[in-house]
Amino acid sequence: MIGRLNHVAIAVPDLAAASAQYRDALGAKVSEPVEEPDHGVTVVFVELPNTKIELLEPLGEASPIAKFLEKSPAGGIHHVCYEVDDIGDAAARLQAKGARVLGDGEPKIGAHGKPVLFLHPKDFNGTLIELEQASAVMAP
Ligand SMILES: CC[C@@H](C(=O)O)C(=O)SCCNC(=O)CCNC(=O)[C@H](O)C(C)(C)COP(=O)(O)OP(=O)(O)OC[C@H]1O[C@@H](n2cnc3c(N)ncnc32)[C@H](O)[C@@H]1OP(=O)(O)O
Ligand SMILES: [Co+2]
Repeated sequence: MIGRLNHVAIAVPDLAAASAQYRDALGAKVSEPVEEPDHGVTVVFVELPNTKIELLEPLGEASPIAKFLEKSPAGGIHHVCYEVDDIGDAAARLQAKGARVLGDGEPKIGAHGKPVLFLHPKDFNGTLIELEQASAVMAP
């Protein structure tokens, strides 16, 4: 069901410093920061030849990455994002197998303008999984 690895996300305490490090020390192509208030994060994408790294900084008081950074103040790998063809079908199949879809269970529009949802890390080997639909258009 899952397809390409879309991105690996790293939560960071200082997005400007992390962006500069990826650009200047690692020589990567780094985007400008974008605020995502619906997701409680500010995001920078690092483009690699085969995938992307998503650098995340908390935005607002209810950021879903705040507790993570309290536990790991230096930052750390926060989630992996896999592409799926049909996010509604993927969610239904996973829920039927007992996996917890986070939030209200409905996809939100993610950083690439496509539907995304998250699966509880306790159901997937301690790893938070984001699913992103490969196409921006939701199935009826
Ligand atoms: C920019 C948009 C989008 C994109 O398009 O790419 C994004 O990527 S947005 C990214 C941020 N959004 C999210 O993370 C949404 C989903 N996350 C959540 O709903 C919550 O963060 C959570 C995963 C349910 C965690 O809840 P929280 O209240 O923050 O923490 P807890 O301490 O209660 O966590 C419970 C339990 O799970 C462990 N945990 C938490 N986060 C992670 C993680 N990222 N990876 C692995 N494990 C995680 C946490 O340690 C707790 O375990 P115990 O201590 O053993 O109970
Ligand atoms: Co993400």
